[in-house]
Amino acid sequence: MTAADTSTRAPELLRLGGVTVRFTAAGRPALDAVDLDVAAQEIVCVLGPSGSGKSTLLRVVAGLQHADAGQVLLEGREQRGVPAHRRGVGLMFQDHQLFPQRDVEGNVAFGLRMRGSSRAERERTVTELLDLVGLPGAQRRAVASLSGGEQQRVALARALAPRPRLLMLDEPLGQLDRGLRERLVVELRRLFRELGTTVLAVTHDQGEAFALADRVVVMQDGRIAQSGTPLEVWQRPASEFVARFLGFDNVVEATVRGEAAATPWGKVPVPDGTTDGPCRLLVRPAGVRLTAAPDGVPATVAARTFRGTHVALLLQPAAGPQIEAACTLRDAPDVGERVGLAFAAADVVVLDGGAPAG
Ligand SMILES: Nc1ncnc2c1ncn2[C@@H]1O[C@H](COP(=O)(O)OP(=O)(O)OP(=O)(O)O)[C@@H](O)[C@H]1O
Repeated sequence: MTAADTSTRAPELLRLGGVTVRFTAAGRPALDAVDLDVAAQEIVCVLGPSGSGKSTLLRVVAGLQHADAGQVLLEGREQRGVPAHRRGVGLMFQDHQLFPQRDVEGNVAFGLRMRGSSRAERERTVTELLDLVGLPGAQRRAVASLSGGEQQRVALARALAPRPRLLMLDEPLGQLDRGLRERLVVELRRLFRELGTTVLAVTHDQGEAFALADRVVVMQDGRIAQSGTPLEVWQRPASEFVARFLGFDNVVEATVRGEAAATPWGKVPVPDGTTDGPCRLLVRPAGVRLTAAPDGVPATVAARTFRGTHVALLLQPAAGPQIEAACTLRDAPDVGERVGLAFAAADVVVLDGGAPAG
């Protein structure tokens, strides 16, 4: 494909077409004919289990990994043969490796110095970026004196300093504790919006991806299993793999007939327009309602886990696998209590094997 072929389309900044990477002659490729577009100023998070090809994808775009087939286009230009340092992409890796012998300013200004920027320009950019990442006035601090979160911010400022057209982050908040990660991810999103940065980030933490991204791409064995907004992927996981990866375990065999499906748990209502026939069915925990014991599907509370905002219940119905439900702390029954279950069609998702009609 040439630059002209892509000029009629939306101004995607990055386009991958059929990108394949094989580390061994036999077995499945690490990346298997991956197609992916990232629009200018879009924040895309690639999510997937260990070994699904996330890092390899970043490395191919960065020019650190050769692709056996397919194309990488940046602003319409094929990147084959373009060395990493000429691609205009910024990289921030998991182990953000700051230079320990340089102070904060020395670290942040590194890329600018390499580019031959003037001292005044470097100082201005460093001041601006340290303000942006919430470390104003930290220029002279030694890297070793910074907390993990502060170091992460310095690494981010360093990656942003040369104003890359595409910023790639590999597990950007991987090393940090949960609270700090949740705070930083909100700040990062605001920062990228403010700067209009295009971002391709890789993480295995779905919470991080959903909070950061405009679009989430779920990888499975070197292929894209699903791509969509966080809400779309959350509400309509495309396959059992994606559903389970997101932590949804209420998945059963089902046969749809009309407005309900026959499942090992009994009849479960399905969304309007669902095609009749066999399928795998997901019931999101939010769609499992507790009723008084004589009504609904009889079940016993097997476990309850306090999750902060709600209580996660594990329920054992009379037949079929255990079911997860979510309820408020006030309403949560005790372990061993007998309850009834009802299912809400709005939280029922037909997975691969049957799709809603139309
Ligand atoms: N340099 C390499 N040589 C051989 N195999 C490799 C190499 N790099 C990656 N692989 C293999 O390619 C596949 C994809 O690896 P990759 O690191 O891209 O996955 P990942 O999704 O980033 O995993 P993680 O979340 O564990 O970092 C894995 O099976 C991995 O073992």
